Amino acid sequence: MPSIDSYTISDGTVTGMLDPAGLANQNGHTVELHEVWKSFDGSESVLSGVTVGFAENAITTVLGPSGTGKSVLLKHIVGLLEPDAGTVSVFGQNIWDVSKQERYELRKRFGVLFQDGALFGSMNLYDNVAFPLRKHTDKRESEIRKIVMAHLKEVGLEQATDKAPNELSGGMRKRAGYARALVLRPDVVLFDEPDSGLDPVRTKLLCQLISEMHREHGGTYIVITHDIASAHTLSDYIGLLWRGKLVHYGKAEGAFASEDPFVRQFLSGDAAGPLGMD
Ligand SMILES: Nc1ncnc2c1ncn2[C@@H]1O[C@H](COP(=O)(O)OP(=O)(O)OP(=O)(O)O)[C@@H](O)[C@H]1O
Repeated sequence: MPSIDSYTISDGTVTGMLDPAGLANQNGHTVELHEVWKSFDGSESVLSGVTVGFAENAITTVLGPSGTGKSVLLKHIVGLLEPDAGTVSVFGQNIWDVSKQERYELRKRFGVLFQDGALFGSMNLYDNVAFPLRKHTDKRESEIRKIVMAHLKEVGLEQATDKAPNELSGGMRKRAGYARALVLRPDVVLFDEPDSGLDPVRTKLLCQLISEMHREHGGTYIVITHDIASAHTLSDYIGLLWRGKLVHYGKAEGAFASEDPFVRQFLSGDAAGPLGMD
């Protein structure tokens, strides 16, 4: 199969892609979605046939306007939502074709950074980051300590081990959530709007940290955001989700240089163009 760098769907026309399913089936990606459909309570579809194979060992940013289904997409990838139709495969397995226990085991290979870091309020920072190691491994406390402190150091929080989550700033909570997401050495890391609630400087610093740590640790990173500046800093690949469809997927340089009016409007944030309020 020829290599496919990117595709764009504008006005129902697909450009730059020979086989709409090809991108997902190209190399047997770690995370693949094929024709995923989802609606809630019989209302209009939130996801309308999303097909994508996320680039391996790269950071893909999925951008899209508010309410377009980005978080719903992420919840499908991590197995928190089941598609009405279509398949979600991770590590080559359809996650809804396996037992609950197997799905649980697959999930352990994911790290997820939720919007607020999703820290346990009753535990200090150290115990929050140690939690996945204590729950999912039989490592000794001395070994756990080494891993936790190494990760807290990487995110610049080694001095804050005793703090409770409510004593941390929003940026610190996100960095702590990121450290916790990495301690089990996940193959896939998912980020739900890592930039939400942060000022532009802290957003930039967090994005730089994510890029540096990705260079260090590798893995398939999928970042959900509507912040174009974050996408600029982070992305190797960009997906654009609009009206429940992934209307563009390709290398970041190509997306930012694209002449396609839809992609251009999206990435420049222009009010004028084919995208409307809906
Ligand atoms: N559990 C649910 N039940 C019913 N509707 C839902 C549910 N989850 C999401 N939706 C609906 O799906 C649509 C997409 O929501 P989603 O949170 O994925 O948007 P988003 O693109 O992540 O938006 P934002 O950028 O504002 O976070 C919204 O209309 C939302 O109300």
